[in-house]
Amino acid sequence: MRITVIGAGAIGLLAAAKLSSTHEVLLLTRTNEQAELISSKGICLDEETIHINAIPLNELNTVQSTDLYIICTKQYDVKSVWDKLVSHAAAPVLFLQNGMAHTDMLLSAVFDYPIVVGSVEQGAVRVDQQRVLHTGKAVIRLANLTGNSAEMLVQHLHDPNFPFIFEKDWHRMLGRKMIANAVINPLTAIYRVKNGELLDCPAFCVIAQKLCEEAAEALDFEFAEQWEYVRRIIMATKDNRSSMLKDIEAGRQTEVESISGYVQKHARRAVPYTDFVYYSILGLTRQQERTSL
Ligand SMILES: NC(=O)C1=CN([C@@H]2O[C@H](COP(=O)(O)OP(=O)(O)OC[C@H]3O[C@@H](n4cnc5c(N)ncnc54)[C@H](OP(=O)(O)O)[C@@H]3O)[C@@H](O)[C@H]2O)C=CC1
Ligand SMILES: CC(C)(CO)C(=O)C(=O)O
Repeated sequence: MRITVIGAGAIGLLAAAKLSSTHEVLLLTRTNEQAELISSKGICLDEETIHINAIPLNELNTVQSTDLYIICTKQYDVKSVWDKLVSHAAAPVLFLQNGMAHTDMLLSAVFDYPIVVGSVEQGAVRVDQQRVLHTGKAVIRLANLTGNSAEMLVQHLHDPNFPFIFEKDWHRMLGRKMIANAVINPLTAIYRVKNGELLDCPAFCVIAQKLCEEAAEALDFEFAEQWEYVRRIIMATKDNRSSMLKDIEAGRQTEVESISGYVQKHARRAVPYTDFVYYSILGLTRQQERTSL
């Protein structure tokens, strides 16, 4: 397949490098500098160098034809990329974000190509503009948001070294991961602890359960089953510092809007614990921005 990957961060570099072993991949970056660097030096994935063509997104009009677009930006950059892509795309578009705010945006828009959403269980860390570490080897799950392309895409993209799995229900697939993020990410960022501490400390665990209860109810998930899933994720990632904790510490914007913000938006009752963590993360982001001035 001819695949256009948009966003050359951790997941974009990983996906472009892995998929290029069997597909023709073009990588669209935010800046000219990164595109030039990748086109001349390639992507360094762990110890391996992979040659990839890259151009900046503002040259999207020069992309002749592609069989699939994959959007690998953070949630808060999806809209600006989508605004550029929406009138240009003539092929399925796959979104690989945590959180669910993009689904509301996409379901209210009008266009005539299929939208596929993905849940990334792989782990990757970008070292610099062209180097990435594959830190967690797992799978990417795909489901149809609109249209019917996901199953066919899984068949084309799946590789034992970079596996894809088809899921029938996009809301279940994204929802269960998002609920885990709605519990783990803000709490670890506020308390400044590793994921495992949320189960090790009984007091933190009480708050984690309250957040899980609110999010599960907002999304119509069964609490006990969802809490078991959240516990499994916490145990499997007990030594991790969550992405939100890292973002807060680095003074970067977080994805709280598309995680806790999505729970708030879809709740049919008051969600006081979610409100508390949502506003706490916004406050911490602002505080961090001010101290880094
Ligand atoms: N990393 C991981 O292990 C995992 C990540 N995810 C999810 O995957 C998504 C991507 O995460 P991740 O790769 O870590 O994030 P990164 O911040 O590493 O990468 C995002 C990339 O998007 C680029 N970008 C932003 N705006 C544009 C634009 N207008 N045009 C082109 N490129 C743009 C950024 O460019 P620039 O650097 O120039 O600003 C950056 O390279 C997130 O939703 C995250 O939650 C899910 C599971 C695991
Ligand atoms: C699963 C978890 C919580 C792992 O740290 C994650 O997805 C994140 O940090 O964003």
